[in-house]
Amino acid sequence: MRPVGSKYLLEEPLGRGATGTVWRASQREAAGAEAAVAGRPGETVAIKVLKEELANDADVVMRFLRERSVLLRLTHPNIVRTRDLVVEGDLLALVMDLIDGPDLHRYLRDNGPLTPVAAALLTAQIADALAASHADGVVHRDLKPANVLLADPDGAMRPMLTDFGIARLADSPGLTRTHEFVGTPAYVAPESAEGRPQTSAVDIYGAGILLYELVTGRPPFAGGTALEVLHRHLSEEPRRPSTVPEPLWTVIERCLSKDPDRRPSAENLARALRTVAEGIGVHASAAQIAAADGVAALLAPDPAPTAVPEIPGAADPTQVLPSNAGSYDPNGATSVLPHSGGPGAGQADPTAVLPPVPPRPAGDPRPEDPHPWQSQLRAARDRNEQTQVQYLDPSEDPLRRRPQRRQQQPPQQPRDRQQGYQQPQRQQPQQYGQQQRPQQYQPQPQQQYQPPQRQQYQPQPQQQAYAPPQQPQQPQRAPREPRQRSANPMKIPGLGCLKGCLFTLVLLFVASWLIWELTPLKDWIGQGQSYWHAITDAVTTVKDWISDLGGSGSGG
Ligand SMILES: Nc1ncnc2c1ncn2[C@@H]1O[C@H](COP(=O)(O)OP(=O)(O)OP(=O)(O)O)[C@@H](O)[C@H]1O
Repeated sequence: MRPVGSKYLLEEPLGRGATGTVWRASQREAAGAEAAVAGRPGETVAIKVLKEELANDADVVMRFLRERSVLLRLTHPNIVRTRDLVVEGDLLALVMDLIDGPDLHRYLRDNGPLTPVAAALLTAQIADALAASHADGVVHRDLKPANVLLADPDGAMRPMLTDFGIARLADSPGLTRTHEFVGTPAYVAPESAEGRPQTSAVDIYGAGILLYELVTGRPPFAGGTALEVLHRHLSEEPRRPSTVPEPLWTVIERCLSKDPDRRPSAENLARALRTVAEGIGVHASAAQIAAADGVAALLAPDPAPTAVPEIPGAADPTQVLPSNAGSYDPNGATSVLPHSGGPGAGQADPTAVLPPVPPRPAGDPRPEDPHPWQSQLRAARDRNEQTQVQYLDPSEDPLRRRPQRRQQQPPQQPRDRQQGYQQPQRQQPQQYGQQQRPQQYQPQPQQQYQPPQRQQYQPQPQQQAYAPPQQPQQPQRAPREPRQRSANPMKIPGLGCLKGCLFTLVLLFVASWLIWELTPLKDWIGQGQSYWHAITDAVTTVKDWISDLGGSGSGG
């Protein structure tokens, strides 16, 4: 059993999702005033321990603390209550009420689709929860059956919406820049899929998909790769299954409208669904049937939908390639999509999974702008550009450059965290001065995609950043000339040996010619003398010549 903070003890894992692991846990002692629910020692709770990469991201930690009050004050009979938030070292955890029941995804898998009436009533309760959270300025953004837990307090199944704010926490620029984007393709609204501004209408779209799935057993846009599913959200109209009554279909269709402004508010959705449930039941009166038939009139849109605050640099699903692109499971957990700009080692080729460019909805980005899908395709192509062989100046050769040691900076604690109610026990591995973060992050708008410059080596900005600013600059050593090993740049095997042989032959030829011309060899050969005879003759001649010289000297 592992302690979480000083107040909780993890007992056993209940399940694992894309953003963390949920544990059954027990309360050791009552929580402090900062918790929404103090709790009693021995009480059982559920604790979602967020993934390490979320907990290690300074943006996530800061948002976690900033939105603490919003998450803790969200209370509704159909929302799983968040009791406490724990920040301890590099651990982030949400303490929730333990719901003793399956989630809706598992329930559907085990029991099959619901009747239209049951589906309408269950979704009406979810719409109630959404209406409450939207009124509080909170948009869920990851509505799906797996995030609806089914409490069964008195035999009546009560849906409880969970994971509020988690999608937003995970939507961190720091995280998405280097790693992943969190979202669920089968439930993503078209405006989210296109990277357009989002409002609370994305939750209504999610509710429409969920309602469709409750009555049919599967979401309307599923199958194929994750990108194909996103494409279908943008371009395809759902078709009415024969089992869905007309008034219920009217509601589903309006929720799944591509235009967020046509979707009803959560409050109107709840009212409309209850009207439909009454009108399509077997005991419905004529008035109830008539009301259900006129349900379209109840589906007025929200005049002031809650806006999802834009996070600069947060991942855009059209700019990402799903890690599971080749084997997308519509019923799986929240898909984690790696960012296209990040290290793409080991990823599938996106050009292999991209569907054709979908028709552009009227009034959307200007026609001259490249469509997000096209930008993605181009980025993928640029990534696959051929390697070019070229001369590299030795001073720019990263392999020759001397390594620069990164200067250790004294560890800093973020202000938010220091002010938090749980003092960190361990130091964060990351450095995240609050002043530096916004400057370090460079959002990359998709429309201004710059193909990578491959012709010139760009000095790595990271290495510049590592240079300690205060220390005197070491004199830069002049770049060494590349060593000339040979005048001939071509390296022909055996060329050296061949040159040696040729040189020896020339020497031999010259020496033979000199001997032939400067010695009486040719006379001797002409007279037919033997070699030794000729030598003896020559020696005798020389001796006679010397004695002649000596004689004439003494005589004279
Ligand atoms: N408050 C809770 N009480 C009891 N069980 C819970 C609670 N919250 C979550 N669970 C269970 O824990 C499991 C994991 O939940 P989690 O929310 O992490 O996963 P998910 O919603 O399936 O995935 P994702 O992170 O993709 O949304 C689920 O099976 C869910 O039923």
